[in-house]
Amino acid sequence: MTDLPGIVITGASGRMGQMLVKTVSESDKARLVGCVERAGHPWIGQDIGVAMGGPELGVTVTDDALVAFSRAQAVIDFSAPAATVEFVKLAAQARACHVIGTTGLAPEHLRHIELAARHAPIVRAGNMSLGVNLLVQLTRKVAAALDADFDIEVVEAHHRHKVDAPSGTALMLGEAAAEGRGVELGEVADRGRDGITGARERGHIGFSAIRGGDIVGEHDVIFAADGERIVLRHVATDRAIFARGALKAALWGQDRAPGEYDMFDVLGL
Ligand SMILES: NC(=O)C1=CN([C@@H]2O[C@H](COP(=O)(O)OP(=O)(O)OC[C@H]3O[C@@H](n4cnc5c(N)ncnc54)[C@H](O)[C@@H]3O)[C@@H](O)[C@H]2O)C=CC1
Ligand SMILES: O=C(O)C1=N[C@H](C(=O)O)C[C@H](O)C1
Repeated sequence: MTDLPGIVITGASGRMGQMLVKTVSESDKARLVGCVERAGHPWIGQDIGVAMGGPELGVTVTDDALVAFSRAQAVIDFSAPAATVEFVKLAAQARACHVIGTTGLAPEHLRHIELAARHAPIVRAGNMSLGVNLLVQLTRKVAAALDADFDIEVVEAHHRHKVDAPSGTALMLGEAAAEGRGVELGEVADRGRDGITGARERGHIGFSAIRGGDIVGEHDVIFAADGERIVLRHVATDRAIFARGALKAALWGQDRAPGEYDMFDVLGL
């Protein structure tokens, strides 16, 4: 058992953190060796299993990420952008694979990730589920097959606690649509329409975000033309799909050469 790859979960008390603790601790392919939370969090010093309201798992929640990472082959990180840029340096220092699910990363955050990837493998995706990664590929293909008579709109819905918009997945879908069309997303993205916006511009890609209740994550890519409409849709009903994808990425990435990878690499898509 002890030669199974060791995994550390950051943001362990979060919605995804707890799902990841469950997924990794129940896996027969990996073992949970660490759980990290922010300094001052009430779970620091407690056994993670007990803190989650279940049996002991033998892993104490810590705020010392470097010590935790140095015992691991991989770190799975679904936390927050400011935390992720700190973790990416520490994971590289520990030469552990860093699986990043955190979304809402700005260009300056991505720069830190790029630098760290010189020293350790990093797998990053705004969505780690198989279904969404397939949907991204389909979106690219459909966008390449259609011309700008089809207006592309990405609509996403998430729970009331989500802090970033558009979602990381919506941005992946928008990037794929732009790539299929042979345009730069930055030049055609319409984000956050409000007021007298003027008519829609031909060739633009629109984004809309719904926030409410406990919606796990829903994404539509709409190709709307005169007289017809194609809708590509993914509906997540269980966060386990993201955790399973992240664990797969950690197992895939642990022995890789330093560099930046994504879920297409992991899933062979
Ligand atoms: N790529 C994917 O497949 C998915 C990505 N996500 C993304 O994962 C992130 C987390 O989502 P949720 O779990 O819903 O959020 P959450 O708010 O429930 O959990 C975030 C956790 O990170 C912890 N944290 C924040 N700063 C920290 C620090 N400096 N050190 C250690 N821990 C720290 C918080 O205390 C919290 O427990 C978001 O960016 C979300 O968009 C969520 C689901 C799937
Ligand atoms: O915050 C979430 O919950 C999710 N975030 C990811 C995103 O921003 O796309 C993935 C999933 O949709 C859930």
